[in-house]
Parts: sequence; structure tokens; C-alpha cells
Amino acid sequence: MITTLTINPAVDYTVKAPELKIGKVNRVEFVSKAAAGKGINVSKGVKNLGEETKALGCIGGESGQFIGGSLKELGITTDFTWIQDDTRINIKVIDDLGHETKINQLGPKIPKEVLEVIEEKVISTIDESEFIVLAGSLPSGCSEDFYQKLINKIKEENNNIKVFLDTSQAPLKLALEAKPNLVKPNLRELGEVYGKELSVEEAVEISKNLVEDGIEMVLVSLGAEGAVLTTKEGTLKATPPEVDVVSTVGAGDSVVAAMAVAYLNDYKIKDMFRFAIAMSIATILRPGAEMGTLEEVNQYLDEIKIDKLELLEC
Ligand SMILES: Nc1ncnc2c1ncn2[C@@H]1O[C@H](COP(=O)(O)OP(=O)(O)OP(=O)(O)O)[C@@H](O)[C@H]1O
Ligand SMILES: O=P(O)(O)OC[C@@]1(O)O[C@H](CO)[C@@H](O)[C@@H]1O
Repeated sequence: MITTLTINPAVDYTVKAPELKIGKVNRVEFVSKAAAGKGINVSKGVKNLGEETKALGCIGGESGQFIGGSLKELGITTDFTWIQDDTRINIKVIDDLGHETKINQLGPKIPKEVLEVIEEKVISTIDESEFIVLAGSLPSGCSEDFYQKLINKIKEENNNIKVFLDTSQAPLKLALEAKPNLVKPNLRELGEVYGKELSVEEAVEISKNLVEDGIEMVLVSLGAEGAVLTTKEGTLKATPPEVDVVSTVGAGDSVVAAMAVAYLNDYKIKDMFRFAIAMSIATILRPGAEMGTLEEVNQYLDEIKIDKLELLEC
């Protein structure tokens, strides 16, 4: 089973403002409302790809109830911890120029006792999980080393379990020291950790160092340019086909979901990467944070170009 933790879930409202005007009244067309947050999106993706998943995290208020209800409808097992304050609402604004403006709230403060309960739930799921995916920002109340400490605890409990991490800024920087099995920053997020804007070549160099330090797989996503995946076997570059994007929200999460599913099913690295990038194409052709389906992924597999970056091989 693939367990996900979303410590800062969200209800995503996606709206269309054909010509978004800053500082003016914008009349928008409502597109969708979805249970989201990075780990929850990963669970939705895993479920669509036919594997068992359980979503952990903390939710509160009406938005929390909406998330619980939506995941139940999708047939996803959950074990959320309730908090007093409302789960945040994130707004995604799509315009006719193809921009997606993302307005993400910080999220409610999580009491210390709730964090302890969540940690216990993560640890107690270890025996029934092959993977634990930790994903998304940390809300206030959570110290920046939350993921780092949690990964250390998980690994102490059972070193065979695979931990996939998708976060950014200080929580990512600190958690790299705990050596999760997979990290999936985008190019900007990786640059933030190293304090500069990175070229793809520099990102690959950093990825190689991280792999040498003991992180099994480093996948740096590059938006429309695809992604680079570095493992002990070397570095691969995936190039997706050009498509008419509906919404890129959750594209990165769909990559994480598909990597976990492919890993669980013993795919070879190249096939795993192709599967994950095909999943991202299936996802960006759907509105809001909707994830692609297995049938759609199979349609795009042959359209993903995978190259070995020979000069940069580990
Ligand atoms: N415009 C696009 N055209 C084709 N593929 C895209 C496009 N945008 C994203 N993708 C695919 O989705 C994958 C993940 O996208 P991206 O790098 O934007 O992730 P991300 O920043 O983590 O996204 P998010 O945080 O919204 O989940 C890319 O590696 C690529 O395969
Ligand atoms: O604020 P965070 O936790 O970094 O990201 C939250 C979020 O932007 O990530 C998902 C897309 O990846 C959205 O569903 C959600 O609104």
C-alpha cells in the first residue's frame, strides 16, 4: 500500500478569468472544486492507477468535511486527524494566455498534540505500507525539520520502507539530510535550496551528488520541458509531447504517484520514468487537481521520449 501524508491539505477552487486584470474586478467562470494538497493528489493518482492507498493528514471545518467526503466518494481510505480550524482554500486562476495564477493560503496552525497524533499514525501504518509519501508545505505550528525528523523515525522503525518526499524550501533542504528514497523538486524549488537559479545541467550535477550521498532517486521536473531523473544507474531526460494543457495543477503530484506505483510493481528505471511522465500528460489534460487514469497513461507512453544524458552519467 502507498500511504500519503498531507499535513497541509487544501480545497482547490479553480476559476477561469479569461483576461485576468490585476487591481480590477474580475468576473470569473467557475471551473472546479477539488479535495487537494499534494499528498491527497498523490493518493488520487495512485487510486486511478489501480493501487491501494491511504491518505493521512489533518483536516478541519467545512472544507475538511468536503475533503473527507470527496475522498470517500473516490473510494480512498483515509485516517485524518481533526483540527478546530478550517482547512485552507487555495485558488487557481486560469486565463486565456495559458497562465495559471496560484493563490495558496498558509493553512491553519496545527497544535503540537495533533502533530504527535499524526506522527503516531504514520509510524503505525508502516507495517501495512510499502511506501510513505510526504508531500506539500508545512503549516504554521510545524517546525521546519518536521519532515526530516519524521523520515528519520520511519527509517529507524523499518529501513525497508520507501519514503518519497515532495516539498520545498527549508523543509526540503533539511529533509535531504534524512535521505528519502525519492525527492521530486521542480527546477525552481531545487534552486531555492541551493540559493541560486539553476540550469538543467547544474540540477543534474546536484542530483548526482545527492544520489552519491544516499538518496536513491532525484527527479527534477521541468514543466513543459519534461524532467530529469538521476539514480545510481545514471541520468535520464524525459521529453513529453506538446499538448494543449487544460491545467498543470497537480502535474508534479501525478509524477510522484506514478513513480510509486511503478516502483511497487518492479518497473525498470526507464519504464518507471516513462510511466510517470505519461501520467503527468494525462493529468494536465484534466481540469484542476484531477489526476490522469491508467487508460490515459497507456495512450501516452509511446509519446514520451527518454534519452540518456551520456555526458552527465553517474
Ligand atoms: N506545459 C506542459 N506541457 C507538457 N508537459 C507538462 C507541462 N507542464 C507540466 N508538464 C509535465 O508535468 C510534469 C510536472 O510538472 P512541473 O514541473 O510543473 O511540476 P510541479 O512544479 O511539481 O507541479 P505542481 O506543483 O503543480 O504539482 C513535468 O515533468 C511534465 O512532464
Ligand atoms: O502550498 P503547498 O502545500 O506547497 O501546495 C498546495 C497545492 O498547490 O499543491 C497542489 C498541486 O501540487 C494543489 O492541489 C495545492 O493547492
